[in-house]
Amino acid sequence: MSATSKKMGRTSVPELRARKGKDPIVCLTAYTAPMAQRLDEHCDLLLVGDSLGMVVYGMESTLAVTVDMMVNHGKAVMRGSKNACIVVDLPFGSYQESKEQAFRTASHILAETGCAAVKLEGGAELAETIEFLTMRGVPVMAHIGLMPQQVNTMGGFKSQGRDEETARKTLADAKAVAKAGAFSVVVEGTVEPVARQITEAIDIPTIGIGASVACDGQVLVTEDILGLFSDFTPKFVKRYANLGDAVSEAVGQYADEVRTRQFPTDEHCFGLAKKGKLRAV
Ligand SMILES: Nc1nc(=O)c2c([nH]1)NC[C@@H]1CN(c3ccc(C(=O)N[C@@H](CCC(=O)O)C(=O)O)cc3)CN21
Ligand SMILES: CC(C)C(=O)C(=O)O
Ligand SMILES: [Mg+2]
Repeated sequence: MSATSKKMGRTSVPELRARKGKDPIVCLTAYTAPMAQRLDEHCDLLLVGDSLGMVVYGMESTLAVTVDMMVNHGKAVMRGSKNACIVVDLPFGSYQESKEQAFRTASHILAETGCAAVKLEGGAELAETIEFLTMRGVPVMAHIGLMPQQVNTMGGFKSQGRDEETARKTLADAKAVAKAGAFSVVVEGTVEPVARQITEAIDIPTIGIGASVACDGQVLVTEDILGLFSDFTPKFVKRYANLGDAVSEAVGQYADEVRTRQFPTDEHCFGLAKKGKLRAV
């Protein structure tokens, strides 16, 4: 969008849907208000991902993330942003039991946070759920390929589409979620030929993470691109900054200055009240 025709209001679900085959959709994860405020200047879509369990809470997987956590971080991201479309992940165990359970969780998250849509992990096996939600006013972004909530059935975070079987399954999943009414689909950890084939085969935008440039958009975990999440450096992450090192350096300086009483100086202290200008205490 040009600087002279700045659009007001948030990017909507239909607007994202209409970006299929057009300019790439820019997406990053967001978990907090201050970060959302920065990302909002540049992103079409902010995803409140359940990856926050690992990135913010230090968990080993996303499985222990709760609906309350997603609601609280969803609210924070909504408060911090004003332009981007906000999508919130449904956490593990909050939607797989039945389409009714999925609707209950999704409508609660939409109502509490004001976000535009939810995302859920699953392909053909969740097509009925996706249709149920979509028909009832809950826009759904699907998530196929490497599904982190399947870590225990897959025996790890394993890339998909390298062999005939997973390639076929991932393509079938993409077709199933598109047919069921998903407005977009995250394709994670999927090799280029399969991601390309999927993007060509379905009429909704594909948003890739470790799924090549063939997708209609890209998403990454913000802390990964900023170099803030130091114990995760997989192949698909590109580091655009080294904020982790910047934090260490700044905090090290502060610690030195406190220990040597260089901080605080008068500049950082409240002065005495001036005559006739008594501060309230
Ligand atoms: N910080 C962070 N960034 C992420 O992208 C992310 C999370 N956390 N947590 C939730 C999921 C988990 N994700 C992951 C985690 C690990 C691999 C990984 O280790 N992949 C290996 C092997 C893949 C293979 O070839 O099978 C790799 O080398 O990329 C991939 C995606 C992506 N998501
Ligand atoms: C990385 C994206 C796609 C995600 O699902 C998450 O952050 O939880
Ligand atoms: Mg997720």
